[in-house]
This record gives sequence, C-alpha cells and structure tokens, in this order.
Amino acid sequence: MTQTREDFETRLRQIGAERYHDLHPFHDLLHGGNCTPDQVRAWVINRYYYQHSIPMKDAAFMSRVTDPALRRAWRSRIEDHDGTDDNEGGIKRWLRLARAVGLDPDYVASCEGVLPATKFAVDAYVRYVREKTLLEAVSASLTELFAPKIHANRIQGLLKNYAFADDSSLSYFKNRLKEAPKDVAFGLAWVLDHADTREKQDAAAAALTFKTDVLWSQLDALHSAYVTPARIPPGAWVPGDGLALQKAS
Ligand SMILES: O=C(O)c1cc(C(=O)O)c2c(n1)C(=O)C(=O)c1cc(C(=O)O)[nH]c1-2
Repeated sequence: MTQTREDFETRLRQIGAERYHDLHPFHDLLHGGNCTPDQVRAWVINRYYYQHSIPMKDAAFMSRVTDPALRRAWRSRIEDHDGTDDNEGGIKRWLRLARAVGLDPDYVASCEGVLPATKFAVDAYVRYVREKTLLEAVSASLTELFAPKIHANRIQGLLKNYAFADDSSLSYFKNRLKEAPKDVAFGLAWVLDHADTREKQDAAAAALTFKTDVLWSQLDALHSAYVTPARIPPGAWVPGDGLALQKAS
C-alpha cells in the first residue's frame, strides 16, 4: 500500500537515523580530536574526491532533466561547488582546508593517492545518478537532510581540538550550513510529490540507502588504510607525500 506523505518522510528519516555516516567510528576519531595530523590529511585527500565529483554528478543529473523549472532549481548546486564571479565555491574552500592541514592543494586537486575504494564508491554514485530514474537520483541526494548536524558537530569538534581549524580553513562547512538546507528542502518536497506509488516509494528509499552505503564505504576505506593497524593499498597516499613544504623547498 502506498504510504502517506508523513509515513514516507518518517521512513526516509529513519534510514538516516540508522545508517548515516555520522555514526561511523572514523567521525568519532576526527571530531573528538583523536586523529593524527596524517589521518586528518588522509581524510582531506579522500573527501576531496567526493567534493570534486558532486558537481559532475549534478551536471549528469541536469543533462537528463527535460523540465526547465527543475534544471533551474538544481543548477545552484553546481555553482555552490564550482563558484561564480562573487562566490569562490566549495571546491576552492576545500583546498583552503587542504593547505591549512599542510597539504599542497595542487596535489590534493590531482586526486593522486585517493584510495581505490573511495573512487569505487564515489564513481558508483555518479553512475547511479546518470543511469537510474530521476526520482532515485534526487532521493540519493537526500542524505543532505542529515548533513547540517554533522557539519555543525564537525565545526565544533575541529575548532576545539586542532590548531589548523579556524574560520578560513573551516569555511567550507560554514557555507554548507547555509547552502544545504535550501537544496534539501527542495529535494525532499520533490521526492514526496513524485513518489506517488508504493513502488516508487520503495525505489526512493532504496536510493537513499544506497547513498548511505556510498558515504559509509568511504570512511571504512579510510579507517582500514590509515587507522592502526594501517593497511595502505598500493598506490594510495603515504604520509609525507603531497605536503605543501615539499613544493617550497
Ligand atoms: O560532510 C558531510 O558529511 C557531507 C555529506 C553529504 C551527503 O550526505 O551526501 C554531502 C556533503 N557533506 C556536502 O558537503 C555536499 O556538498 C553534498 C552534496 C551532496 C549530494 O549528494 O548532492 N551530498 C553532500
């Protein structure tokens, strides 16, 4: 039976409550001040791969949308990351964080040293959005419903525990606190409006679950590679590589 709008929204929020990556132990280490500088660097390098793929994912989405009103509502997501004449954009802000933790931003932007499992997970998300229905693609973006809480926790935890953290290095997260709510309000309303059969509701819930897996897998990969006993896969970043100082000398 088709769920009521309210029950369906509760079901989506429950997926976040049970599966969102705020529950991952790597985030406890990071936000609690228990990551070494190299573990923070590994997170910054790998998470950059997610950041830089998001606008490509959104462009893939928009290329399939026939409704100009939906494209119009969606396109600010690309600008939020890539920037505009008067907004430097999320990718540049992330590279500011990279510099603050001692990495060469050009190294980070090269995506060299990104863990294989990070690539597999993130590329799977881009492919998912390219190939599945628009409803599934929008539903997958709804993990952002749960992101403001983790961004606020992260700002607080990093400021408290790490010397590199300040308004400039954390500006990425401060901006997301402003940007994400409008995206997610639109996305949630769109999914609630368009998932008008039980079959579509199930597909939307499965898409959101898939996305929680994409996020969780990235942190599993990071934890396995860089938290003791560290098992860095061949070709992935090794502490000491890609440091800002190496370039200057
Ligand atoms: O730090 C985080 O935990 C986190 C999570 C997510 C998410 O839930 O997918 C996004 C972001 N940040 C983020 O900054 C962002 O721009 C973003 C875009 C999207 C998306 O799927 O379109 N998710 C996320």
